[in-house]
Amino acid sequence: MQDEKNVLLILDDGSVFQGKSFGYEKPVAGEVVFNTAMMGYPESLTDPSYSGQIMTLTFPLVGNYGVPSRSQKDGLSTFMESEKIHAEGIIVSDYSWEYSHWNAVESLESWLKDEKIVGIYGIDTRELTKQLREKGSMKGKIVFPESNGEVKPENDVPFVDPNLVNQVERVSCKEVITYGNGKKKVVLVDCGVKHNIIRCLLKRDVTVVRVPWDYDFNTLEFDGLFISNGPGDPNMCDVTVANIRKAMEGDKPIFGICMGNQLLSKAGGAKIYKLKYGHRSHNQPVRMVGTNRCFITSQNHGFAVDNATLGTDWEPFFVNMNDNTNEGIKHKTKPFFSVQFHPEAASGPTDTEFLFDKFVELL
Ligand SMILES: NC(=O)CC[C@H](N)C(=O)O
Repeated sequence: MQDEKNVLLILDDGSVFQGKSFGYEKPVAGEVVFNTAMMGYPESLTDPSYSGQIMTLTFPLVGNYGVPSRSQKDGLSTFMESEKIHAEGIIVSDYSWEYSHWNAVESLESWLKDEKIVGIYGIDTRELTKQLREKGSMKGKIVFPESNGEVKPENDVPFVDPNLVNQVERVSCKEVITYGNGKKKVVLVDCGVKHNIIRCLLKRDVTVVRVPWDYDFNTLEFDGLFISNGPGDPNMCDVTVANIRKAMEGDKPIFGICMGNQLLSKAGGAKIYKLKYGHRSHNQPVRMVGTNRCFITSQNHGFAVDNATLGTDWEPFFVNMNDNTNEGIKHKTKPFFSVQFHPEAASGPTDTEFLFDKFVELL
């Protein structure tokens, strides 16, 4: 708190925001996105789907409940969504230098510094979010100026578009990992899986075999296939799509979440497009198609499935009630389905966790 440095957040369109640093001090670039959830910064920062992105939190006061332990048990984080922070940086309006929570073991500041992740505060996040909503998610960078405002080359970085890099390859596991010893075996294709997805499956008496994103899982014996969430552009994952397409020749149940929805849709012939500024929050309303049942869901995605391009064997499963975009698909005759939102929550509402029951019942 004593010697926090001045920072500049510069967007690709030339806008500049001035703030202060409270995390690690290094220049960083990425896609600037906003999340309107009121809490959940430990889970969001460790969600691998934020790889390549600088996360703006619209809730104005951040850090007041600290950060839980980074401990792990049986290969899974106890409280986090992966082993480390994946977001490139975090932007907040007001940082709370004090924290208090039964589960907190350190401050957000000390965690960011330890993991060498940039955190900035004092930014008008309301104005920043307005700009991102009007112009769309944008490339941006956080740089450290001298007292005269000049930025030395060593404190600057070029803009980068993380969607041009295979982010899934960066975050996926590198070898096969098995969890639990439940009755049924699920192969989980790890495009950047959140640990709560694995916890939700293990809770239902399933053995989870987690495989890398490009692993030829059709060579394995399994009862069901799960395709995880993950960062970046789904069009980078053609290998995974080809493997899913092969699995679709059979009848074993398939369930996908977020990136999993996009990859299953692609395997079924649909097209994916980029949303203007995405859905990142805890209160996205979705309707189950063919019913009046609505659910409040946790979401974090920038791309979406184009409903108009769904193959004839497929139909929309859920739609977003704010903008009518696709929130899931299901096969008309086979036990294949996926959702764009996060039924595993962590953080966010658990209203749609029943989808894990549905999948495990089908196994
Ligand atoms: N959470 C996710 O799986 C996100 C999927 C994809 N990277 C998107 O932004 O749309």
